[in-house]
Amino acid sequence: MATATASRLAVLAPRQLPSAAGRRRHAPGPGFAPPRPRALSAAPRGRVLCLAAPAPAAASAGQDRLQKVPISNIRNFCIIAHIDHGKSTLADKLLELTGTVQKREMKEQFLDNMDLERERGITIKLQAARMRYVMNNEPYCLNLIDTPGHVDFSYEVSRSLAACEGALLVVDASQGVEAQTLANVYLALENNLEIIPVLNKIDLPGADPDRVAQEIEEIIGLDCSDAIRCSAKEGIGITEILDALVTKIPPPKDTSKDPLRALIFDSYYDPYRGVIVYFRVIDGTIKKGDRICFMANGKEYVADEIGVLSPNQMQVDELYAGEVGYLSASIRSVADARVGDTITHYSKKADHALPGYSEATPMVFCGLFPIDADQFEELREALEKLQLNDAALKFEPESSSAMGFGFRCGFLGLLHMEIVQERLEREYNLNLIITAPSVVYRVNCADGETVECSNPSLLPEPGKRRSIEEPYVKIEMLTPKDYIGPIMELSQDRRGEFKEMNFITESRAKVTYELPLAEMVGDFFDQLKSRSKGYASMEYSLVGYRESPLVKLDIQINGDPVEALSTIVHRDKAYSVGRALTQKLKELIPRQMFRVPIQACIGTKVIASEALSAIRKDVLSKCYGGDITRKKKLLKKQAEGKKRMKAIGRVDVPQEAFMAVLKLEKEVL
Ligand SMILES: Nc1nc2c(ncn2[C@@H]2O[C@H](COP(=O)(O)OP(=O)(O)OP(=O)(O)O)[C@@H](O)[C@H]2O)c(=O)[nH]1
Repeated sequence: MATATASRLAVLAPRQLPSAAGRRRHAPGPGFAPPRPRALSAAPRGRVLCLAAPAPAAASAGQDRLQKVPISNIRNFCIIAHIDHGKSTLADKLLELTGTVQKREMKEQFLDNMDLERERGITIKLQAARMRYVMNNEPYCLNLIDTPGHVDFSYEVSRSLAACEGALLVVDASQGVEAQTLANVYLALENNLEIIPVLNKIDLPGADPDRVAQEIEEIIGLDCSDAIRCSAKEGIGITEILDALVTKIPPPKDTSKDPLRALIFDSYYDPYRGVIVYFRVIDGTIKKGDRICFMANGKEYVADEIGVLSPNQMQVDELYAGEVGYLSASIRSVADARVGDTITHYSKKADHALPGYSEATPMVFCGLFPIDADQFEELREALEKLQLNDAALKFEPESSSAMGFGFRCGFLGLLHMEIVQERLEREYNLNLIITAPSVVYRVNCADGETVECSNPSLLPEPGKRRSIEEPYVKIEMLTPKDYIGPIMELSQDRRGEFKEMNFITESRAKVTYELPLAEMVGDFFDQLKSRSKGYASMEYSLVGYRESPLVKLDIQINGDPVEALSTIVHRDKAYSVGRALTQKLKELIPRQMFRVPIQACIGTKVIASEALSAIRKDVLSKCYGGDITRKKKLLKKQAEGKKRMKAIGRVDVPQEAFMAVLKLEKEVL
């Protein structure tokens, strides 16, 4: 049985990154006709699961899973792992082996059912599945709650962990413990979960499960003497995992007599039914038709439909303490049923909400502008639709002389940003210009006021501000010892403050730095990977705001300021960034018929300057030989034409130029 040393817990402060995933989910995959409910028989109160008859099509597969199971036979668990260590593949195999999803219905990575996720091979949202497993002739109900695998969504991970009693800790037996393994395992320990170590990918020639088991014992302090060796891909060790879930994870406590408290661990917007809320009943009982209330925002609804996830939705009459299910109550936006919130009864409210709720706070902002100005309204509609399903997405209109009308949007992190952008372009057919992402600065103004600024072009004038604070993150990097040097160099270059370094094994170290979030937004992760030949991994959490000597760097193209290219940089880096940025823009902006100066300025002072030379037509080509005065006249006419063009000419700045600020980091450093 897994145990943890108390000292390990102290190593990581509770995650402060207030992140929550946008719930983006498609309707249940093909092969899953929505279940038609029939007469639902109420289960006796107390220690049993409810009963329901599913639609005939789903009946054979579903009925078993809806059978009565005493609470002592329920196990709620999740899978935690570093990215790519095989969490989704293992989840698929568990679903397959328990007959929850028939093999013919099985698409690879069933739980990752969003196209984008499938393409990128990453999990960005949660989903749950109820499985039936018979061990020693005793039927068990295993509720798997899937967790997202990216740091942007760590708040969601923590909420899904809070809905479980145990976790499978999946570690790639060829790679060993990575930064995210650690971060997730500490989150699980904070939630008092029973942890079952699983060494995956033993089929790989490079797998060394013994070494990795030892590594887990040394680094995390988990007893790995009976760690399960498995290959999710080949289906090896899956039965052992199912047995361990039953024998090692404790059943939920029977508190069905208490006032209702159910923890929301996911929600998504269904255009026909409104928001579907996924929850775990912690205390009490919830019935179809109950008047419920969300404790964080006090809003009340009637639960029109409740059910279980198998993994398609199947209606039931009642859900008891310990169970996992869904409800729909004509809720209009996921923002009203936020992950982490507590559901209670309107007439018999619980005294306290469940702990751990936090609002989604966007960390990264960028401007989104339609290339075609006519698409502005379409962009607004698309953002509104996405927001229905993504409580963390924030946006407000923004206009700029260079870019026209668009929106300033806030995201949890870079992955969240990329996903939203990609969905806008793919699903809504919008052509967008996206400005470089910025973090949220806090400006202490001379008049004593503090304003938050997520748009560099809106930074108060130097005379009006006393100081600027920027968000800092603690970043923990795990790396083989050979790459410690390059990684420290990278962190130092990004204004990192060294905190500590521990050798977690003989050959691997954990290096901790604190650095400005703005230095991490951009290519930090890519750089970390390239400098460590792909071996290092990282994890970060917000540590708060700190004052820094920052200045606003403006860009003028052809004498016009382009607000969307303004950035906030550290004073010491301003000159090198300005120089590199003007050079980069010179490469990226196409030459015009007239000369275009590109300048970087701080206030009114120009600190770097480049110029695009004009495309010149050889107006003298036809004057073969000929009179000098005629040639002069032609050249003069050409010069006048160019002057006029320059005055009225508009320089179209291509999309790459707006991302130039990010790309030039490497050249500046
Ligand atoms: N050889 C081998 N490959 C595996 C095994 N399990 C998973 N993989 C492969 O590892 C890759 C990552 O697996 P996923 O299941 O997507 O990993 P994940 O942890 O869910 O990743 P995220 O969703 O990004 O968190 C895929 O290419 C899988 O096919 C295994 O047991 N053996």
